[in-house]
Amino acid sequence: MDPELTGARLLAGTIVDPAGVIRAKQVPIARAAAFEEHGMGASPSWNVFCIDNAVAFTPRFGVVGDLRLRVDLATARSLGDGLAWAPAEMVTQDGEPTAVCTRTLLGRRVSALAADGFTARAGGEVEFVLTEGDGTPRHTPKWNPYGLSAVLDAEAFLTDLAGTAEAVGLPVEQVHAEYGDGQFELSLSPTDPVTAADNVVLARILIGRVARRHGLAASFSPLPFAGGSGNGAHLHLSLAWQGRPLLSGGDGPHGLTHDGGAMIGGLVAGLPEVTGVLAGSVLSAQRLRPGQWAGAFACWGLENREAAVRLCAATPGAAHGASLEVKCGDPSANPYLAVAVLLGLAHDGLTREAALPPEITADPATVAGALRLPVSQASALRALEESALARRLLGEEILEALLAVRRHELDSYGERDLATITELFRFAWS
Ligand SMILES: NC(=O)CC[C@H](N)C(=O)O
Repeated sequence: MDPELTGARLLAGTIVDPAGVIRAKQVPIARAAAFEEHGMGASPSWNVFCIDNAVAFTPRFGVVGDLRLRVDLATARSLGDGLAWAPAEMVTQDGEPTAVCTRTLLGRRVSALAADGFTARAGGEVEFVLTEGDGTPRHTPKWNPYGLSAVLDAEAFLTDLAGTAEAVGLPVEQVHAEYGDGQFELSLSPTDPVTAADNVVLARILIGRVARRHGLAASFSPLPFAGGSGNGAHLHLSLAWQGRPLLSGGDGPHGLTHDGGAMIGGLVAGLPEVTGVLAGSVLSAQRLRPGQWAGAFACWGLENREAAVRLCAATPGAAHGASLEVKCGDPSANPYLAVAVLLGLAHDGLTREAALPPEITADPATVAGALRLPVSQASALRALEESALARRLLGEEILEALLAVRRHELDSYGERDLATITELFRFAWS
């Protein structure tokens, strides 16, 4: 038995589905080796489960057929109290990779970058709103953003979370109180892209687990309460070519290299086409608005918190120097897909030597001609469906599943009032 699994009794192997929901199969720990060797069965319809538990069947994803969820025990770890966790991949019954597995897709993107000499690093920011266990707002009379009072109010939860993260090896860089009542953000250290997405999943599991232990609940909805603050899922990205950072040490603006400019050019040009991947849920457009630090404009700028792409100066010890914070995504996105499409856009910019777009040095809402990302779920999905680039980056299978589940949300709930849908889906991604 792997020493990491000592004391564990049940092993959960997780995937994230195209709707952004973490799904799992569990085995008693004695069957961990079988979970790795043969995997556990899962219907192809796992890819078209919707946030309201409907199934958006498509020609490819129906009731017939079987896939296997397979874990890599080298990544498994005990979470304490008898539960262990490992990220899973979806393979065929013969153990071959599948085009619908989002973790596999991300691994392939990392390999494609490596084949051109690039290494990537990524790190997620995880925002959530803490509620009472029954989902009602917490009584937090003294809430203020970055306020210590908010931290003291949730101190037992936060210290328990920090201890659990440390014990489990989740690299937390910092935690702070955010703008919304009950809202916190936890930022994760940069690492290789697949581990970065795994870490986002693990962070959500730990946050949910510690919250339950304290009689609370954590919402990862893009908009937990109508009129409240949205939850973002910002991602920090950096690339190096043959060990040399793209975003630092160059002779372009702010030390960007020529390739760093092309990376930004690829991202800024492509974001409108992949907003349906990064922020495509029925609640996402309600968060992705100006004035929310949500990155609602397709532009970039040094430390510009309203731009979808914020160039962040290097912090001491950062392996790749400066990084890009892509702000427009939210927690309804599958983190493997989110990282994969962003690296895909960066790679596309590098391949076609995209020009660095003009920098936006003010709030883009005040800049004439600044381009908003799609302002509705319908327009985000239309742009995604029409994008040849998105089709190439995601593949037909994932695109079909993603559009099916999001169109179900749009058709079933797109006309409903915000108070109703925020309540209905407050814990859909928890
Ligand atoms: N401090 C912040 O960056 C806030 C982010 C914001 N909550 C979002 O939805 O993206």
